[in-house]
Amino acid sequence: MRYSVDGTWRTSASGSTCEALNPSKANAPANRFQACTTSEVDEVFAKAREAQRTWQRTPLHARAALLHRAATLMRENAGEMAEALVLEVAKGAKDARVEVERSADLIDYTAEEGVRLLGEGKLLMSDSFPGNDRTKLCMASKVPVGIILCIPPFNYPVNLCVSKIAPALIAGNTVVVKPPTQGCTATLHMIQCFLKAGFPAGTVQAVTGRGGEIGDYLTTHPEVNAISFTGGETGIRVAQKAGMVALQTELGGKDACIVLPDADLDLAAKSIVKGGFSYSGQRCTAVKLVAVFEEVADELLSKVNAQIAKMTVGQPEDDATITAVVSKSSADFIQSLVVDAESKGARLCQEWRREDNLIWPLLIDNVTHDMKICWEEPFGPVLPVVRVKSDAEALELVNKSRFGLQGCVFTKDIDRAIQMADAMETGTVQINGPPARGPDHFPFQGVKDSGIGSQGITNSINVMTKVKSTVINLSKPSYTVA
Ligand SMILES: NC(=O)C1=CN([C@@H]2O[C@H](COP(=O)(O)OP(=O)(O)OC[C@H]3O[C@@H](n4cnc5c(N)ncnc54)[C@H](OP(=O)(O)O)[C@@H]3O)[C@@H](O)[C@H]2O)C=CC1
Ligand SMILES: O=C(O)[C@H](O)COP(=O)(O)O
Repeated sequence: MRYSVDGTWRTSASGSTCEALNPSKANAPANRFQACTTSEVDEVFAKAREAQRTWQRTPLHARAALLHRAATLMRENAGEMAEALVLEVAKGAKDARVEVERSADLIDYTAEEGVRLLGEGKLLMSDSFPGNDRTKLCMASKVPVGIILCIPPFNYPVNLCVSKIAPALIAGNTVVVKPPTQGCTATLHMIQCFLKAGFPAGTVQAVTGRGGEIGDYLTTHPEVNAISFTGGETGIRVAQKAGMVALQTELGGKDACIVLPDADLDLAAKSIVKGGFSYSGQRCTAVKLVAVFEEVADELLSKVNAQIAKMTVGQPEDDATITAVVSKSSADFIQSLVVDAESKGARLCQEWRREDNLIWPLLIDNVTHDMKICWEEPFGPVLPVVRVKSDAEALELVNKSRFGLQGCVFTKDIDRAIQMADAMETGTVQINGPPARGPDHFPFQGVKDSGIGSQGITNSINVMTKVKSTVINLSKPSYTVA
């Protein structure tokens, strides 16, 4: 497939390509993409800069109209994007379609939010600050930051791309997208919807190539004004190298589910299963640790195990609950965590089973702090359980993690829930529900190694703008009168 520059699709002069594999067909070749050269990257940024000068002068309502048109085209072309998600990231067929439809909704909402949020500024008067009379009127407005480099991960290559580019575009920025290699085809189909919608040449472009090869060149490029990145450890290195640009990073998580003795165990079990095993655990917001009070642990685990027994394991085309994880290296890593835990005394509630990248769902009981799986995110369908005796012990487990994305607590005692939520060092706490980023307009953020800045539609628009003040200096004080 070709890369997108200046409103057209082009083959790279490099003569090289990179390849996405099919995770659910023993990593057989799936699709090939251009390995863009550094001079092609330079050209893309030059076009983005040129386009941005005009785009920022395009009326806000016109920018919004184009976004709505792109959303409509996304819905009309959902099939091809969904098929590509099934092929390259083994997402279940129904979930793949939901990802595209959710993305179209996100674009529409962003257009609506943008016209309100960016259509207003703030007027400040100088006489509210000591020593001043009313001789200065400050008009503060939101202006675009310029060119936003958008780097989404494999697991939501469409949704986590539009969640970056729609806020960027409504705010008058241009975007350069670096799609993930696995999931690249769906991202490029999505870009095509924006081009077909009529976004001017240079406003939306995509350069392709392995992140390990062109990533550093992109993230340290002098034309970049902001980076919106979602992914894993790579994001920490991106932040270290990026320099004086605005940063929005959403990285890994180790979301814990704390189950207190008075919890509704049916609800907790259902949420653990949904939170831990949807998309085979490959969500940043997946439940990645259960901390359950000793006295209800057996009952909770038997409910969870009963649901695991009913899960289907197989092909994404058949909408199996559990499908292959994204790569062989990911499956190997998951296996290494299980082996380490078992060798240190953890109890596997199901038999360990793996075929290529396909790993059968597994609950691991009696996990202790010396096991890697207690701290690492498997990003797969294996879920560790730690039995705890007190709120303090559960909180220690959550707060010792280097991650701080989300967490959840199950209890009928709202006072205790709030005490726990306030004490958890995470960007979001869910009370009586599994961790989740959506609905997409909710603020979404991590602390510690889980990220910098906040997402969610409104917050992303704010990250992708800067404040401009224009001050009118009067020759004599003037006061508004009734
Ligand atoms: N907090 C959140 O919202 C989310 C977090 N995640 C986290 O992401 C991880 C899994 O996603 P995964 O895609 O494997 O994450 P990676 O960090 O490996 O990759 C994310 C993106 O970065 C690109 N990339 C790779 N190297 C570089 C580089 N040097 N410079 C710039 N970009 C680069 C990748 O391209 P390429 O594919 O070509 O290597 C991909 O597009 C998990 O740890 C998960 O927790 C995932 C989703 C959401
Ligand atoms: O990248 C992820 O893993 C997503 O942010 C998860 O989104 P969701 O919690 O809404 O499924």
